Amino acid sequence: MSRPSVPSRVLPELVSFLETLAEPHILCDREYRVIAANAAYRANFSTGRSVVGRACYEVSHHYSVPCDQAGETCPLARSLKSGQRERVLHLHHTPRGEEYVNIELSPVRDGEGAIAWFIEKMEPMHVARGLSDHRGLVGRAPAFQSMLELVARAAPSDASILLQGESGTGKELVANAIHEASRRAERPFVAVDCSGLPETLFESEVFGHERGAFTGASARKPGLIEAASGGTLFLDEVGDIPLGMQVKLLRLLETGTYRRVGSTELRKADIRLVSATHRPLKDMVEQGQFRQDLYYRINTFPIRVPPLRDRITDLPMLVASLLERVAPKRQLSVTPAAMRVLAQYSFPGNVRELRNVLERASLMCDGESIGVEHLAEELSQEPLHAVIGVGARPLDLAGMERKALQALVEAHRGSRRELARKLGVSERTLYRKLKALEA
Ligand SMILES: Nc1ncnc2c1ncn2[C@@H]1O[C@H](COP(=O)(O)OP(=O)(O)OP(=O)(O)O)[C@@H](O)[C@H]1O
Repeated sequence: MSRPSVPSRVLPELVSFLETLAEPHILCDREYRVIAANAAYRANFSTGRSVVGRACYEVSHHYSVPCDQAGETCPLARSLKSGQRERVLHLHHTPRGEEYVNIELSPVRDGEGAIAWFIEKMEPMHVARGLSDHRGLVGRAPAFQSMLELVARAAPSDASILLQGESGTGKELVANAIHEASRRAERPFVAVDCSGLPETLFESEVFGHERGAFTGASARKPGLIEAASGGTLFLDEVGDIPLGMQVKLLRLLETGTYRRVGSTELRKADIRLVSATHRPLKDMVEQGQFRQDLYYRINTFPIRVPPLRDRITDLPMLVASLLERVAPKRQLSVTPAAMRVLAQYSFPGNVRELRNVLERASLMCDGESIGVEHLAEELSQEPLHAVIGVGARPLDLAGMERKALQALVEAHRGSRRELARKLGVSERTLYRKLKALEA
């Protein structure tokens, strides 16, 4: 393929300019070939073998074709089409394993105005991992990656973010990741649980109060806005904020100022707001339960946090990561059969429920291998093939039934009657089958 004509003297200057930059940068041509990599890139991403002359998709992804042909977004292809700078979040192979990397790709034009080269800036996103890790957000399913891309885009700005997602999906962890990836990362992250806080308490907690402002206010107390100064204020369950308080919050967001309870002094707030809710805020606005003006203020940048069932391919990685968190001193793992049971379960309580299930299983399990028998009974109300295992060594029909029944009985914690109902057989039939098991 022919390369557009570029004045040859541009290139060495461009390369030596990149060399001076503190962030990892590479220079590519239109055919995805790496022309140069700066010192910061070599220090962060080099695996020993030079990347110059190799294709970017081969270096970063170990692909044999460009990313867009491998089902991913390719910033280079996007930039060629749009003619402007493009940003994407990719999972890259690095000397530390696969890492999320923020890529900013800028086209460089030749004397005739045609795109000739691309400068790629790469910034590792440390708040999330595509591998099992004992802390932070883990995941690599498409739904998770799309969410993370929005996090990477919005985090550096001061825009108010609204996280919407079911309970236990990790909204607080995402809020924390936004803070960590922002320029406020060195300052505090302060979380407020707005559910169940009566109006007066909410006001004095968030805005602070003067001594004697109300009965029991024996000392002056700074509010959480002050505690979060320079950092991020996270309002969890924002849909639960009483209507009276919503006005005060709106005023704070509109003017950037507030007053402590019992004080006339106007104070300046320096916070970035991240809110979260599992409630349908838009419907609440229509029903008059949430102020529309406040809704627009807190929802400058909405991010949906996906439920676990929409990212079930992340299950093995989440299991490994959560086991490290719930039992750091043990080397726990889950048997393939138990993993199948988990994968069939719908997890209405999402990652938090998975964590609880694993914590309980770790207590039930004396060894290092968590089996079906260590899982709570409700998880086993699943199709029998999940318990028996598809592709397992051939069994006769009676043998399969025996095995499935055995697993269910061991995992079941309720009455025989409930178990019979679950299996769709009469209590007498179940009794007969259990007798046969004992035989
Ligand atoms: N992607 C993830 N990787 C690792 N752990 C996760 C992930 N998502 C959630 N968790 C874990 O799941 C639990 C619940 O997360 P979190 O409290 O952030 O959920 P939430 O959506 O804020 O819940 P709620 O709506 O009930 O407040 C935590 O223990 C958290 O560490």
